[in-house]
Amino acid sequence: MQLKRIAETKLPTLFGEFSMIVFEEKKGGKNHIALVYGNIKNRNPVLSRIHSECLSGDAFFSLRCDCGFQLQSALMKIVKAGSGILIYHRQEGRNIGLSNKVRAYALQDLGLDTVEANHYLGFSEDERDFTFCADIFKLLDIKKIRLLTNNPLKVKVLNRNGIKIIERISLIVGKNINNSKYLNAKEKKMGHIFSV
Ligand SMILES: Nc1nc2c(ncn2[C@@H]2O[C@H](COP(=O)(O)OP(=O)(O)OP(=O)(O)O)[C@@H](O)[C@H]2O)c(=O)[nH]1
Ligand SMILES: [Zn+2]
Repeated sequence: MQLKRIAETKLPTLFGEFSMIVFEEKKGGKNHIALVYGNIKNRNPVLSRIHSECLSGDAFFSLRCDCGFQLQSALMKIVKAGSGILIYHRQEGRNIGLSNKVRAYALQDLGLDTVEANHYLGFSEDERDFTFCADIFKLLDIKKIRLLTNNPLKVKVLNRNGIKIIERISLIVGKNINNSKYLNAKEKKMGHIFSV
């Protein structure tokens, strides 16, 4: 177990009242968050979303990606379902960090795609480690989930790490003229599924 549960509070939001639970990496001390809605113990498999941190999309309403739209949509779907979990996975920019993501954006403005830009900066296309998310589910005593995602890698890594994905549910929102090239590259090069 790479994480420990360290703090918890009620979090009323525009969409409903969640419990906000903070987890800390035992090595390095980085935080990840779970927003839990309703009674997750009574509902197995639990409707879940793993949202990777995206400051520009989550806080600044960026149209360069679909993150802000997905965050809002996932919270609304969880509330509508009556219970669920959103993990806020603090690995900004597919885990290259904010400054490098901004550099990658600048490279994309020069013609590289999102994968080429990561490679140009010396990173793999996706540096994220979803095993932290598997640990959060385990600490919440959840073993089976329905996962909102278009990314088959998340399904694979969680299944391999003891969390059974009973169903993958597409989360296709926020396509626009600014992110169409980015979303196309994710589909063609990273295997994301944009058909329901
Ligand atoms: N390195 C890099 N990271 C990006 C870029 N655009 C968005 N991100 C980051 O990508 C992460 C979101 O990943 P996505 O690929 O959109 O989606 P996903 O979480 O893999 O898959 P879904 O579950 O289908 O949303 C966030 O951490 C964003 O900060 C980019 O051009 N370069
Ligand atoms: Zn984003």
